[in-house]
Amino acid sequence: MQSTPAQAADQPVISLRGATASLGSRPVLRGVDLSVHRGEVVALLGANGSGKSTAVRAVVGQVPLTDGELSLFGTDFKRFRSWSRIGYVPQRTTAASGVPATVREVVSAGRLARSRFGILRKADKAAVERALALLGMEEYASSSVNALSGGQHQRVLIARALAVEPELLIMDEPMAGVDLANQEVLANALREQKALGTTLLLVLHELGPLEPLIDRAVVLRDGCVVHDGPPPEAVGQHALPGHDHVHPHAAHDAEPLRTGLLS
Ligand SMILES: Nc1ncnc2c1ncn2[C@@H]1O[C@H](COP(=O)(O)OP(=O)(O)OP(=O)(O)O)[C@@H](O)[C@H]1O
Repeated sequence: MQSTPAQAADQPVISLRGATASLGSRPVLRGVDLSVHRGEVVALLGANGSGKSTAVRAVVGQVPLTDGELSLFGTDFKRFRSWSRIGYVPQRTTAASGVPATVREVVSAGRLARSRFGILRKADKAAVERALALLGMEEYASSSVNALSGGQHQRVLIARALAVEPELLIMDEPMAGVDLANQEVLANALREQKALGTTLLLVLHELGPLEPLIDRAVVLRDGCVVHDGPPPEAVGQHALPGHDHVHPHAAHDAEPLRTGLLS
């Protein structure tokens, strides 16, 4: 049944119920429940291969569910069409396509999805400049994306998603390949998004500078949710629970640090 606009406003922005999905012949999601409510910042955590990327790819329709239910903004996935309400930054891709384009052009391309008739008006251009500034990319705005470092690419892709001014922003490991100083820049950008009421679903390996922003953590293990609640404590700068983690300076025979939930 279709919700009325008032009912839809009360419903989770993301509601995934009993979701199962396979990649090849491998079952990767095995009954995942994940709800994200309006204005929440949710971290999706788990060891390598636990199914985090697959879960967010299922949410944006890139991986079909074999069972279970998905609704977005209170609308069943099959009827959902309002993709401009959602920004998605996939894991480790590049902003370069081989086609010469400047940073500003790539960020503007994100905004086109929201503009009328593919024409960028004053408000669209302002959103592009704001996103560039938020990610500290103004000085690169006229540079070719083919000449950027990996971390700079990542910031361009995030700026492109922010330029859309989405109500829901989904990011798969946004901090990957971003140096510490720019992690702070990114954390500030996301803090601003949160203050504006944007709903955020972030796949993370460690909370790092994003820790103060996180309202709730959902932890996956082998395609199942094993924790849904406050972020596990004392995860600090280390990988989260269960992420086997050996320090480079640890003794040879040291046991990997296992902090419980995910191991
Ligand atoms: N194209 C594919 N075909 C078959 N199996 C795949 C494919 N892509 C991923 N997998 C497997 O699915 C499982 C879940 O992968 P996924 O990328 O969702 O995990 P993740 O939790 O995001 O891991 P990471 O932290 O390493 O990014 C892994 O075991 C992975 O090997």
